[in-house]
This record gives sequence, C-alpha cells and structure tokens, in this order.
Amino acid sequence: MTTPPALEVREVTVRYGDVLALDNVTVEIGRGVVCGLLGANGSGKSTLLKTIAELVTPQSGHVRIHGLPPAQARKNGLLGYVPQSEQVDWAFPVRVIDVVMMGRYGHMGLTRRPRKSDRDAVAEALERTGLTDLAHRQIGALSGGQRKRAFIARGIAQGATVFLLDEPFAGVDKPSERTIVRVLREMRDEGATLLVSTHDLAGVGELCDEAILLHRRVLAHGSPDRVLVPELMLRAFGLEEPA
Ligand SMILES: Nc1ncnc2c1ncn2[C@@H]1O[C@H](COP(=O)(O)OP(=O)(O)OP(=O)(O)O)[C@@H](O)[C@H]1O
Repeated sequence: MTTPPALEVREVTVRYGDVLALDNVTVEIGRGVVCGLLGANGSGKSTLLKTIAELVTPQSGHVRIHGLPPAQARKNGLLGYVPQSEQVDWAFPVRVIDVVMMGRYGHMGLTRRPRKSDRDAVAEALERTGLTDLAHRQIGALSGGQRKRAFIARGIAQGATVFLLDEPFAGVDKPSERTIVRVLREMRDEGATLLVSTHDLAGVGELCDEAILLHRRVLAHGSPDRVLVPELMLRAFGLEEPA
C-alpha cells in the first residue's frame, strides 16, 4: 500500500452566497515540506486553510490529512491551525501557558487534567518559541509577534504533523519573525508539513520548499523559483496586460 500524502485537497469548491472563493482546487503536499500559499487579497488563501481545518464546509470536494478526514486528524492531534490575528478575541482572559496547554487537550482524555508529559511538552514549546518568561501573561497583553509565537507554541505542544498558518508574519516585529522562521524550519526538519499563507514574497524563497499561487484556482504549485516568475505573478495579482 502506498503512503498517503500528508495533505490532500481534492476538487474543492467553496462559495459564500454568490462569491466563488475556491474553484475546483486540488493540492497534494508531502511530508517534511514548508509550502507557501500566495495570492492577491481575496484570492481564497484563508478560505483554503479554513476548509482544511473544517471551519468552512466546501460545496464539493474533500480533504485528507495523512489519509484521514480532518475531524479525525484533529482529534488525533495531527492537525494544527494558527488563525489570522483578526479572528482571535484577544480580550479573552487566558494566559500564554493556557493557550499552549490547549494543544494538549487531545492527549489528555475527557478529564482534561494535565499530566507531567503534558506540562513538559508545554514547557518545551514555550522554550522553543522564546516565551518562557511570558508564560503567565494574559495573551492580550502580548505584542503581535509574541501572540503568533504563542499559537505556534500551541501547535508544537500538540505535536501537529500538518500545520496551517494564516499570515504568521503579519504585524510581527523582526526578532519574532526570525524566531518564527527558525521554529517552522525545525518543525519541518522533524517531519511536519506546513502550509503558510503570506504576503511576504521576499521571504518565501528563504522559508519555503514549495509555493502555491492561488487565484480561486491553483495557478501554479512547485519550487519557489518556478512559481515566483513574473508571468505567473502578474496573473495572480491581476496585473496582466490586456491581450
Ligand atoms: N464569511 C464570508 N462571507 C462572505 N464572503 C466571504 C467570507 N469570507 C471570505 N469571503 C470572500 O471570499 C473571497 C476569498 O476570501 P479569503 O479571505 O479566503 O481570501 P484571502 O486570499 O485570504 O484574502 P486576504 O489576503 O485579504 O486575507 C473574497 O472575495 C472574500 O470577500
């Protein structure tokens, strides 16, 4: 039997009322890959990530994570998701350590009582993301970059093997950006698959092994030097000269 890809999106179409957000999107990503998700505003990047995370239900098509439906993969802790900052209620009174511990819920059973292994995993994730000293701060009291790092720490503590990140570099200071790039590469080197939506085209070559160019449909998917070419970028960003 062949091993299924880490992430498989097959013929997915998503509409919000009259708006066609994704049109028959098919993507496969292997294990141990960082893949950048690129496209103009409104091209469907967030919708694709939300569909994989089952926060949006497609009109047709399906998603598999290591061959499993997303709900099952989430239950097994395989699927992690870092939302765009605007989607999070930062006034919610939780501490950084509580956010990271949420990544362990799938490991705890129904009692949700942390064991030593859970506390150790949280401590390691905080350490790797440089948040140990901020562990007891309210999440809303952190900078943009620190907040992103807290959500990434949650995914590390969870042991996610497919990790979706929606604009992890938006509103992030340089030191946090460097930490995030290092941590994402480490996760990739440990075998995780990361799908990262970003507007930071300059950083794609440095971070990503592959890139997907989206414009409701997949315009291109391959190595960054094959995808980030003027002809495709002009099409993706709607700057194509009239024929
Ligand atoms: N909840 C919603 N209801 C109605 N339309 C929506 C909804 N969410 C997204 N859309 C529309 O679907 C299309 C794709 O949006 P999406 O947020 O996925 O794009 P995006 O590439 O992530 O954009 P951005 O880079 O601006 O975040 C856009 O036309 C958007 O206006």
